[in-house]
Amino acid sequence: MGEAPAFFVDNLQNGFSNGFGLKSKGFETFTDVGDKTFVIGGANSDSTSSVGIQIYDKSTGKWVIPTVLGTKPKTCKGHSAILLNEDRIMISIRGSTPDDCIWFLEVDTEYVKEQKKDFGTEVVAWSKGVTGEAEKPVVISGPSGVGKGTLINMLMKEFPSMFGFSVSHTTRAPRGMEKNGVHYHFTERNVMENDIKHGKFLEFASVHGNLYGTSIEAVEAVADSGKRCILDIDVQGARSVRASYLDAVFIFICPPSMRELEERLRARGTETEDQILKRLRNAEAEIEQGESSGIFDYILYNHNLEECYENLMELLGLGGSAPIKQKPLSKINNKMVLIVRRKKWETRRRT
Ligand SMILES: Nc1ncnc2c1ncn2[C@@H]1O[C@H](COP(=O)(O)OP(=O)(O)OP(=O)(O)O)[C@@H](O)[C@H]1O
Ligand SMILES: Nc1nc2c(ncn2[C@@H]2O[C@H](COP(=O)(O)O)[C@@H](O)[C@H]2O)c(=O)[nH]1
Repeated sequence: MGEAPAFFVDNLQNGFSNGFGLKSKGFETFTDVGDKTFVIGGANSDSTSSVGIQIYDKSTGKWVIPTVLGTKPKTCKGHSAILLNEDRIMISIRGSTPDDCIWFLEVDTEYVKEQKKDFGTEVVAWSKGVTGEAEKPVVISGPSGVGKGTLINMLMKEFPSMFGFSVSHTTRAPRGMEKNGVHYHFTERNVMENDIKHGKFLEFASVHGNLYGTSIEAVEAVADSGKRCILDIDVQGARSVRASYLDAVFIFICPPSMRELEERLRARGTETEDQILKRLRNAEAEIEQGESSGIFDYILYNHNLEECYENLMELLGLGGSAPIKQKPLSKINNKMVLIVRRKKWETRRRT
């Protein structure tokens, strides 16, 4: 935990002038982060309000209203604020229930810095604190056809009360058996682009010619159900989540060979020839990044499905045959990475 806020005010009376020339509405906290003071709060006369945010920039002497991302606490009758790691403010809401009392406002995290560039404004991002023994979300990436969906389905079937799937949005057309709201939220590009602009997505990427993204709501819906969230997203998405506030476990699924990947994609029979070729072309770069970008905590080789599933269960602390600690660890980009069943990678360049 970092230091306490430089200036803490709570229970201010309506109309109190706080030295910033700001007309206080009460119940505000003032937290200094570098040159900026983040003013959080502002209650109405009935002493409940949504939690507003204003930033006082000491270097310019100006007030800024930031773009606010994420879901914020609904009402607040008073709160305390503590600065953590110089980049996020922990908010404890007074009079709230135990599972709704801790929130985080990211003010200078990598995620917020990225968003500032995109929005061209000051940006802050809310996230709800998870209390208790809730386990980290699981991000699963890998090239199209490697078996991510198959492995996730096996996991969800065997442990239905433990895992919840983060239902992504996509602009691609549904496949035969796919249901809207279950496999994906199928959406129009302009609608999704507008939602992205309004900060509704934790991450998004253009994948194989379509737009895909994880909405903040999708992840929160799983967290609210008390389950461990599983995200099936591409490598670009995994990179964005790494840079976000979401503290997750990152697993990359690798195929045994390009030939096997191609066979799986063809056997699935869900894509046209052109789409298969596009997915295979993209797979080579994805595998390269999956193996060497340092994004992933674990790399699993899906040669034999049952074996890969067992290794996945082990990683997630669900038992299995051999303890994961006895498996070989390699160092990639200064991070220890568990590599299960590494084979010499066979690349087959396409002309
Ligand atoms: N170890 C394996 N051996 C043989 N076939 C497999 C194996 N794992 C998965 N498959 C098969 O490969 C095909 C592709 O698997 P799946 O749809 O799960 O891939 P995916 O990674 O989710 O692809 P996408 O990213 O396009 O959604 C499926 O038909 C599946 O049954
Ligand atoms: N960045 C994101 N990638 C996503 C998301 N949901 C799915 N995906 C990835 O897209 C490809 C193709 O999926 P398909 O269903 O069309 O075969 C695959 O690699 C998925 O992992 C998302 O929300 N964000």
